[in-house]
Amino acid sequence: MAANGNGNVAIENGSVRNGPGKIQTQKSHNGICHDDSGPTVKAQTIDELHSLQQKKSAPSTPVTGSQTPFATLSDQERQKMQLQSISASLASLTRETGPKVVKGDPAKNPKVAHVTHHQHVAPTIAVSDSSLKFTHVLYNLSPAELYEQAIKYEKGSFITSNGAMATLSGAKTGRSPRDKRVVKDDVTENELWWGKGSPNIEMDEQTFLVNRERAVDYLNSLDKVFVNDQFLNWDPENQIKVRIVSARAYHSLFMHNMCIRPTPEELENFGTPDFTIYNAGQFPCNRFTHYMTSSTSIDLNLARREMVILGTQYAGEMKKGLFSVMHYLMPKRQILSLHSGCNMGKDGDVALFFGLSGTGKTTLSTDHNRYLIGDDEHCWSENCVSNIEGGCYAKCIDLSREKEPDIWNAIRFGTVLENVVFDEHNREVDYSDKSVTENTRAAYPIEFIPNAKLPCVGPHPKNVILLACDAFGVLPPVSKLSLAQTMYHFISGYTALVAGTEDGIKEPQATFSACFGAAFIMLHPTKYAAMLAEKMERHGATGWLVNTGWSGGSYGSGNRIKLQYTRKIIDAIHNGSLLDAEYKKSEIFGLETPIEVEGVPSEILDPVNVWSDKEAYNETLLKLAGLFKNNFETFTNYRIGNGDTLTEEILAAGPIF
Ligand SMILES: Nc1ncnc2c1ncn2[C@@H]1O[C@H](COP(=O)(O)OP(=O)(O)O)[C@@H](O)[C@H]1O
Ligand SMILES: C=C(OP(=O)(O)O)C(=O)O
Ligand SMILES: [Ca+2]
Ligand SMILES: [Mn+2]
Repeated sequence: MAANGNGNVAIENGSVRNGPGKIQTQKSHNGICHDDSGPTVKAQTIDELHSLQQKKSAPSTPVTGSQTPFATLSDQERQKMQLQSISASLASLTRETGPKVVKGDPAKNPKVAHVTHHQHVAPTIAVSDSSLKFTHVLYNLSPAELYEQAIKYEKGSFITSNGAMATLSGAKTGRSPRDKRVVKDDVTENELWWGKGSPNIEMDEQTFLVNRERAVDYLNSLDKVFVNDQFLNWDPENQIKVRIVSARAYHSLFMHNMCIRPTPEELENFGTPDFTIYNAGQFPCNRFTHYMTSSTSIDLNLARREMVILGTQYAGEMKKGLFSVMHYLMPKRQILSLHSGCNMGKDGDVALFFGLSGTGKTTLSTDHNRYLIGDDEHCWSENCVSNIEGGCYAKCIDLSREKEPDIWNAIRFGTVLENVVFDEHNREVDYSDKSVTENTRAAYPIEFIPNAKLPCVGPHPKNVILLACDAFGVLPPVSKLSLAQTMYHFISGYTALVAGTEDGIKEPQATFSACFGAAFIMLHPTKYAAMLAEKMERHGATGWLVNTGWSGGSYGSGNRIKLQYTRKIIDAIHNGSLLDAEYKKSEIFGLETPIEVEGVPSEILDPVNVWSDKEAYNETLLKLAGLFKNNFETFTNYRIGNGDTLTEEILAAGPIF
């Protein structure tokens, strides 16, 4: 007998437990002890036993009458083409052939030399060490497999008490917009927005190829790489196939959650991707390379339809990098790409929530009384709105079960929890802990939200809500906007950046970001604005400006508007009651503000009421108005839409003082 660590005694041999506290000892007739009280396994050895544990995944779907070129292939041919496609993705551009790729974990397939698809090719003489080795590909692994990979091989990966996978993103805990570069060639030179205010910092094709080679060589030097083949955009007519090659299980699980997950049948017929990301993560760029100003480089090549990530493991770069690509590809098809959340009421009324990071897109679109279409990236086409992604990326700082129950409950098995702090023993997460970063995040598939709208598409929006987190505390909690005002504020894209999401921002700071997403747009802001104006007008959508920021003073003296009140304001927009409310016009900004909103103290609706120092309020209001005016100077030479009328109205829709 031996103590089992709980102070209890376990019986090792010759006896069985039979209900609590009742121990029977049996002796067989020949004196040898047998435990034959239960059925036994059908295995002679441990290896045999282990081989019973895992069964083959369901066989591939039988070929139906579908018209895809892959449908007529045998399973073997299809597998071969899939490996060839991955090998081509991973090919160096300076060597003749791609790497020898083999599917599966190298720890489980030690004798790979006999299973490569190169076996029919006449033997060649290896010209480099890299052509002697295999690149093991972990292809579209399941969350459970990715958990195992992360926990076995990636330091800093843990299962938290809610079942989520906690991980660290390394030195970078936010995006690095100053390290994002776009290849300027004959086409993009004319098509894209360059220069002041533009997020597109130029690089040349040659430098891109240098960085691409660096990433590919790094990835091929690893024991194994993760490859995700997935989709973007729930609108079936405008879906984009993406391939993400990465070094970490964390990155693979993140993209599994954030992109649209293919069915087994869709995966079999995937073919070649429309766009590929090479994420070399921690492996830096070389600062002796032309254009490189730090160890981090995020490089976009639209002609090659490729992106290279060097020197950052922050997973948000991949998600937002693909968003930039959509901001280029979709407008070419007359589809508007939107940095917005989106949800739908029981009656089919759709609302968009525009806003920069930290303004409340995720929080407010995740509404228990409405269907969630998506929290961050959408397309608005001739026919519908559609989510670009298959998951949500919520901030976790100070997350509470009571205030945000749906997000809280979405943090479970399968969810990636980035940079959170948890108890070393019971693994309970402390969402208030900022020891690693303020920008703690949870990435989960959209179906983890119980009232997600699947597929994530909806009819034309009825309300367009512009969220601004005003750190000055002078914008009203809600205003109803004219079309021209909506465009003015859309182009301005004002907010206060909340600490942490972008590198180097330690406290809220006033910022203007055109289209509420200047870091991601590829064309001039007025192109997107013109499309939005045209769509809003045609479908009779109403614009609103909602301040989710400070009230009763600026950051430091006032307080952030209670989420509870913002939710009531949003409810009143959705249910139509705010459209018919009584309004008054605010000074300077000329914003129509309601006198009353159900469930919200009326005094806060006009910010001046809750500032104790009225003079300070007036000064701050004028200061902010000045910042708006300065910012808009760069747009005064552009025309929006076809005639001049809208342009003139927009120019008159800003603050007057
Ligand atoms: N009045 C408010 N409205 C919206 N969010 C608020 C409010 N007060 C505090 N918050 C917090 O601000 C953060 C908003 O972030 P999030 O919804 O992730 O923004 P986004 O998705 O636009 O980046 C959340 O952590 C939320 O809990
Ligand atoms: C992932 C991001 O988006 P958001 O903060 O808007 O959720 C980001 O800006 O890095
Ligand atoms: Ca929160
Ligand atoms: Mn968000």
